[in-house]
Amino acid sequence: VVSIHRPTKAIIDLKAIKENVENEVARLPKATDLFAVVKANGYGHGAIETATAALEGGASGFCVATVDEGIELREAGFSEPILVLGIVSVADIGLLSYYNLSFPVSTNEWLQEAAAFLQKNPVTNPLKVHLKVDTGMGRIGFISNEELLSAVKWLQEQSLFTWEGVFTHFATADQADDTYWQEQNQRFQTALACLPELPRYVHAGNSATALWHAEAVGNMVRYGIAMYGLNPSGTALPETYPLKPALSLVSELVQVKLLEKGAGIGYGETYITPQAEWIGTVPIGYADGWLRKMQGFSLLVAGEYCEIVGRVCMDQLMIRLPRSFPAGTKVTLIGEDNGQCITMQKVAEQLETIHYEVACTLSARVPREYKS
Ligand SMILES: Cc1ncc(COP(=O)(O)O)c(CNc2conc2O)c1O
Repeated sequence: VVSIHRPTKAIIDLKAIKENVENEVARLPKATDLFAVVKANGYGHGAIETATAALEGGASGFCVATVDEGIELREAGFSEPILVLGIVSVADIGLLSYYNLSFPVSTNEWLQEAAAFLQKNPVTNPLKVHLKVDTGMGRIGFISNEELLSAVKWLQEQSLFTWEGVFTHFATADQADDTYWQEQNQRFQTALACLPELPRYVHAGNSATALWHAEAVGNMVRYGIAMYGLNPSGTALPETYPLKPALSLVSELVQVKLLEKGAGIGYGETYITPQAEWIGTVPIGYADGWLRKMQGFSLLVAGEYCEIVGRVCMDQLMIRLPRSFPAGTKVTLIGEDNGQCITMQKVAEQLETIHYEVACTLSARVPREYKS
């Protein structure tokens, strides 16, 4: 259940998303499309709202991870091209046709299985295939160019299939050392050179590729993390233009008290006040995706950093305050407050992870409030 009767909420700035897309569209080589990657509920930002803002910014299609995420967009009324990025079960290809969802194919076996399935389960709308080439991500994709070529030749003879795309995915586009990126890019170009023709979409890029490898081949970029205003490399590579972070996370103090020296805070009494201290309680915890490892991280109250003291609970946490504040005072967990800023990157560093994971693991209990 989304808990709206609680001051904790994520605020999504849709104008930032729109502008991040506009800025990228403006710098893309001409005739290169931008598909907004809105999988995982728009990296936790809200798929439908993000997709709407991305369209306004000039996106011409969407990428999702699963058939269901594609269906969600269609049922919300989006008619633009939608590419499912994950392998789809042959048993579900009726859905791909019905909802007009493009999808990846990475083996000839899948195509043969699909042909057999279609014998008994004919579809009306053509099945739009993007052939995936594994150039070094080691996840999904054709490994040999021979296999890729035989898939192309087979598709060219089919009436129920449209060969709509060929693509690959880079594993190190967000790193300063581009050695492996160059190897993958070369493999992709070699694969393309083997093909008798090219389909409507040739695409290789995620945000990092679009930002730092403009030389990548293709006529479409799959733009995810940078659309949300987050630097794909974390802090490893400079942003080529200012990315506007879209998500902030706020709450309020629900109780403030002065505790004497020696008072235990939180489960396991892992914090004992070394002196009399003002302690505030904030209604957010690990069930909201604000994980226990955030103990020791500081939140912003009236522009001052206040350390999370004691263990983060399932639904609440406690912070040390510099002085008394009234209950209801705003607490900023991610975002700007009185000239200070807590970035999602900082949260990721505390968790020894990446900001993608922080964004995606904000739980459904946290309401998303949209401003444009
Ligand atoms: C095939 C594919 N294309 C594009 C993107 C967008 O990447 P970006 O958000 O860096 O622009 C992803 C993101 N996939 C993942 C991001 O983190 N883990 C992943 O599997 C992807 O898997």
